[in-house]
Amino acid sequence: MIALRGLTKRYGDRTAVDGLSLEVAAGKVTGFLGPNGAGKSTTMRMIVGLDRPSAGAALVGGRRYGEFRHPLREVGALLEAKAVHPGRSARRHLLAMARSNGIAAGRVEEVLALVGLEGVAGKRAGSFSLGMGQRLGIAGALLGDPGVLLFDEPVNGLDPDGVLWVRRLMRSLAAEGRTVFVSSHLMSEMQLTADRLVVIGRGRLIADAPVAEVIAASSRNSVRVRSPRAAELAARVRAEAPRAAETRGGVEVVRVSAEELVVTGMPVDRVGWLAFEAGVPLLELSEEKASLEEAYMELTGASVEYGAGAAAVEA
Ligand SMILES: Nc1ncnc2c1ncn2[C@@H]1O[C@H](COP(=O)(O)OP(=O)(O)OP(=O)(O)O)[C@@H](O)[C@H]1O
Repeated sequence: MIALRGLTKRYGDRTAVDGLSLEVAAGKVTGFLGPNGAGKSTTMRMIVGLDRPSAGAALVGGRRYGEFRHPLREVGALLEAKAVHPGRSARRHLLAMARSNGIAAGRVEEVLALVGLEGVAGKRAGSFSLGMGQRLGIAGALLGDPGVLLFDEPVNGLDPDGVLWVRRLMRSLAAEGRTVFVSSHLMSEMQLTADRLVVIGRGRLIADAPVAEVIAASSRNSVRVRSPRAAELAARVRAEAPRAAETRGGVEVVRVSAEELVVTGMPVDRVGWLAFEAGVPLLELSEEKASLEEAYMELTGASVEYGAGAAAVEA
């Protein structure tokens, strides 16, 4: 388990990470999301001791990274811009890592096979493609068979086969009871891979919840209804709207065509019951869930720093 306690990082007068407190549980894939510059990489770097917190702490299994005698056996990490000597072969790079952490040399061959690099293990890492480099980084993270794994943009540069492979790997690592904390900008991929999400913006926590909950909270969820008496049903739904207390943004009914309505802000069950109570026949009643991408955009809209138009707002 990873625990962040008031974790803060300042660079001069800029606060990159601002009092983050949360726990990343074992046995789950937790997606780490946020706009560019939100502080994801800085947070991950502090967890693995590459950056010192200005305040607060990042703990792995209750301890700071610096306290571990063999850190690679506790926490494995694939971070962006990983330092691999370009003249070294993949095998030699991993052997050096293994030696410094008391890991048996035989484990190097195991992880090379696991990531599919056994055929090129003798080649200079500097000649690797972006995708091969990512695989080597993942091999390094897995080397010490750690219980906690951090991956910063792991599918970066991977082809569709590679993306699928990473998804399966994350899921299986979590199924083995490990803590898997993974950042990504690919929402559709996160929707498929993660159990929980931590969303940050400008260094602060915006959401920490199961993926399904993040999506359910989106005002973009809607209900499509087709009925020969659509106008009657629309009036009934509007009359009910003030009582639909479970919605944040209120209920909205849009008449798409003579027979068709789109209702937002009311659960599908409630729309079905209202139709039944009003004796209105239904030809179709379907729920259209927001995508994680839509839910994410809604959550982070106010904290996007480098988005189109953001500069104009700040100027
Ligand atoms: N070494 C540094 N010196 C000064 N500022 C830094 C440094 N590292 C990061 N920052 C700043 O801290 C903030 C957070 O950066 P960070 O790289 O952690 O964000 P991120 O969420 O990983 O972004 P991205 O999605 O673009 O990778 C940014 O404003 C960045 O400019």
